[in-house]
Parts: sequence; structure tokens; C-alpha cells
Amino acid sequence: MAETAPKFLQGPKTASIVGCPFSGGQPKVGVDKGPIHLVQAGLITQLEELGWTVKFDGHHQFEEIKAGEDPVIGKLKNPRYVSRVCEEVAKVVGGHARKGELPVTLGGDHSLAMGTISGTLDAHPDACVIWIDAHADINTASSTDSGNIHGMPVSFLLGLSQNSNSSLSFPEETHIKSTFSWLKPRLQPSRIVYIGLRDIDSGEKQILKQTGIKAFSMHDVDKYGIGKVVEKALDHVNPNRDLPIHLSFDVDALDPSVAPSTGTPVRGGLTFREGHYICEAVWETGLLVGLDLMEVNPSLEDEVSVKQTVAVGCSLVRSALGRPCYKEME
Ligand SMILES: NC(=[NH2+])NCCC[C@H](N)C(=O)O
Ligand SMILES: [Mn+2]
Ligand SMILES: [Mn+2]
Repeated sequence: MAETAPKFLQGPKTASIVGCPFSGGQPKVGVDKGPIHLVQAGLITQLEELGWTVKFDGHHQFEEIKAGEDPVIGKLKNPRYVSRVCEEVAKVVGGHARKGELPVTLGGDHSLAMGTISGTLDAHPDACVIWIDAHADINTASSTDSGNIHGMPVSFLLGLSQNSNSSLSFPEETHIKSTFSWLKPRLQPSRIVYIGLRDIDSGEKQILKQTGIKAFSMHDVDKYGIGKVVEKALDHVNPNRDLPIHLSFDVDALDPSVAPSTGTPVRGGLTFREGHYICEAVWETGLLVGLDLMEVNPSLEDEVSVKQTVAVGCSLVRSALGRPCYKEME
């Protein structure tokens, strides 16, 4: 099976690595080094060994904004920087996807998903999103406590942060709208599903309720098992198994004992196998058109933990890109 390309990709299997050394969506230094470590660990050769043609022309060099030139808008930190970087990422990811390649974006913090998912939707307007995370990342510009945009990408993709929100004062709202004007909210709440949640802010709980977005928490993983959870998740966003899939994987979905080097670890997460099972099951659908691996921070924890986290990250990508699993070796 690893030999056949997924349905929506064209020609020979080509994966385009989009390295995004970016940390502007959150305050901890080091997450910008994630992509460099993942590539240094051999990810490209590993994917070539799976039969992929891999395109990689170096990590993106994002032009920084000078100190003082990116003041907060309301509570949003680094709004112009995050917006500009994500706009660029959207173009790059969209460009690869339109050529029938599989963009694999290496983060960097999870605010980048505003860019990656916008890019996927440019090429595949009917794509659905499977979001693997300890967090819902659906705070709005008004509900956020931290002001860190990596906790908000889903709200921007849905249009909740740019559009009328009672508790936002008018000047801020228009300011946010104009700063993120490139981001056309095109994601429907019914086209995204979460797996792995266990740390949701109270404002986010309300938003999930109001929007009716389907979420499978760790409680659900315990109750039903990962096999059933992935099946239910796919049944929800992709009932006929005919829509393109974008998989956005925040490494903090995994338990901190499995992936310790990440900025916002939460105990009680997915096991090594549960994380890999999700990737294998998505690959098996033949519908994958975009993949993100986010929030690997090689500056956190000791050397052994960093190696372990980077290795797990590479391993998840290999599983999502068709590494034969035990099932096929029987
Ligand atoms: N991509 C992440 N790791 N997000 C963590 C978000 C944490 C918290 N909910 C916030 O909004 O600040
Ligand atoms: Mn997270
Ligand atoms: Mn996240």
C-alpha cells in the first residue's frame, strides 16, 4: 500500500517539506528550532526510503518585525508578525498542494496552522481537518487569557476572531480584521474534529458548545479505545470517505512521557501507539492532502528528552506517509 499515492495527489508521490522556524505565536524560545532538528534527524531520507520524492529547499526565512513595531492589538501578541508569516505559509502550502504534492509543514508553533490550513483549503476547498492536540486552540481574540496566538488558530480559521464578537471593542475588532484580512474564514465547524483534548479553557468550552464542533477528549480515548475514536472522528467529518483530509498534529497531544520537549505539556496524553495509530489510520483512507507537525521545542528538557521528542515527531510523519505498519507485516 505504501507504493500507491493517496487519491488527491497526482503523479509520483511527492512530499514537500515546509520548514517553519517560527515561535511568534507563543512566548517560549526554541520552538523555532523544531524543524531544523526534525530535518537533521533524517526525516527527508526516511521519507525517501518510503518511496516518496521529497522536495525541500531549506527552511523558510521569515522576516522579523523590529521590536516596538508590533504592539499588541487588544490581547493579541505579535499580531502582525503571526499574520504575515501565516500568509506566506498559506501561499507556499497552497502552491505545493495545487501541484498535487503533499505539503508536510514542520513547526514552529501551532499558530502556523492558520497558514497551512488556509493553503490546503485554497487547493482543496472541501477538505476537512483532523486536529490532534491536548488543547483546542480555539480561543478568540476576546476569550484568550494568554494572548498567545498559538492558542487561537482554529477561531481565526472559522472567522470567530475577525467577526463581530460582543465583548470586543469596535476599534480592536476592525484592527484585527484588517491585520488578518488575507485570511478568509472558510472552515465550517462541521469540517473539523479534535482528538486528544484534555486542557480546554472555559471560554473555549463555550465556543465548542456554540459551534457544535465535535471533540474526542482523552476520556473518550480511554472509554472507546483509539480505533473506535478515529472511526467516529472520520464518520463525523468525512462520512463517505471522499473528502480530502488535512491532519494537524500538535506533538503535545502525546503524553509528556512520550514527547517531553514541548512548550505546553499536559499529562494524561496519547501513548506512542495511539499517536501513531491516528497517523496510520489517516494514511489508510488515501485522502491525506496536508500534514502539520507542530510544537516540537528542542530547547526544553534534557538532551535525551529532546532526542526522544524529535524521533517521535519523525516517526509520526513516517506513519502518516504510509510506513508499513504491523498490520501489513503479519
Ligand atoms: N498550540 C498550543 N500548544 N496551544 C496551547 C494553548 C494554551 C492556552 N489554551 C492558550 O490559549 O494560551
Ligand atoms: Mn497543544
Ligand atoms: Mn496546538
